Amino acid sequence: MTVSLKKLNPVVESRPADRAVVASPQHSAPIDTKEQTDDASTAIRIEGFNAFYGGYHALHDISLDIPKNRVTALIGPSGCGKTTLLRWINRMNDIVPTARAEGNISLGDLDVLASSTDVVDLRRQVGIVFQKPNPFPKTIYDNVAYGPRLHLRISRSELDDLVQWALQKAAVWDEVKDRLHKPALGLSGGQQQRVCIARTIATGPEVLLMDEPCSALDPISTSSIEDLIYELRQQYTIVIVTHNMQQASRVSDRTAFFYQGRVIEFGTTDQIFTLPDQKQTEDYVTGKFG
Ligand SMILES: Nc1ncnc2c1ncn2[C@@H]1O[C@H](COP(=O)(O)OP(=O)(O)OP(=O)(O)O)[C@@H](O)[C@H]1O
Repeated sequence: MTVSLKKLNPVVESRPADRAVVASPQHSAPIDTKEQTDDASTAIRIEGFNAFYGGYHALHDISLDIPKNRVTALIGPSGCGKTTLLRWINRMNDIVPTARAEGNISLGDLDVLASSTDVVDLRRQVGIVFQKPNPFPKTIYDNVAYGPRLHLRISRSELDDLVQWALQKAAVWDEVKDRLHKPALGLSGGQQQRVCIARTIATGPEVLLMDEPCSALDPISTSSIEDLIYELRQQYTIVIVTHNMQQASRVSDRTAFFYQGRVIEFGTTDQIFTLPDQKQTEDYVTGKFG
C-alpha cells in the first residue's frame, strides 16, 4: 500500500528523499525530525471538544494531544472546522456572538475555556498569525514593539534589543534593519507576514497558531515562511491550518485530517501521507476530493 500510495500521491513524490533530515538555508545544522517526533510531550490537550455557531454543530467530540515543539498541521476540505478549532485555542471565538464550545482545551495547567481565564494573558501565550499579513499601519519597529510595550516594563535599549531579536528570529531583520522606522505596509507581502510573525513572537508566546499563513503569498515568500516555520518549531509549539498538501508534508511533524467537523485521523505526517489508516484520509491526501 505504501508503494502504490506514493505513486498516486504527488505530495509524497515531491518530498525530500530523506524527510528525517531536513536542511534549509536557515538551519545551522540538520534536524532529526523523526527522533524529535517520537518523544514529544503534550503542549495542548483537547478533550471531548464540541463547537457550535448558534444551532449549528461545527466540531464534534474532538480529542487531540498537540505535541510540544513540533508543527501540527490541520488539513481537510473547506468548512470542516479547522479554523474554528484554531480560534478556540486562543479564545478568538469569544468575539463571535453565536459561538459556543463544550469540552476541554488545556495548555499545561491552564484551562483555556474557563470563564476565569485571563484572555489577554492567554493570547500572549498563544499567538496567532492570519491568512493575510495584517501589520498595523505603523512603522516596522512599532509593530514589533507593540506587544512588549503593553505587557513588559523595559527600557528603550532593552526594547530595541527585543525588536531586533524578534525580527532576526522571524528571518526578516536583514531586509528591514535600515528601514525600521518606515511603514510596515510598505513591505512586500512575504516581508509583512514575517514582521507579523516577529510581532507575535515578541510577546514571548509558547504556541503559534497559523491560519493558512502563506495563502496570500507568492512561491518565493511561501518558501521563506515555510523555512521559518520549520526553524521556529525548535522553540515554539506550532499549529498550522493549510489547504496545501505539499506544505503540510514539508513543514509538519503531525497531521490531523478533519472531515465534516470530525477528526478522521491524527498521526505523524509521514504516516498520514504514506500509510493512512482511513480510506477518507487516503482519498483526501491523494487529491481524490477536497
Ligand atoms: N462566524 C460563524 N458563524 C456561523 N457559522 C460559522 C462561522 N464561522 C464558521 N462557521 C461555519 O462553521 C463551519 C466550519 O468553519 P471553519 O471556518 O472552521 O472551517 P474550515 O475548515 O477552516 O474552512 P476553510 O478551510 O474554508 O477555511 C463551516 O460550516 C462554517 O460555515
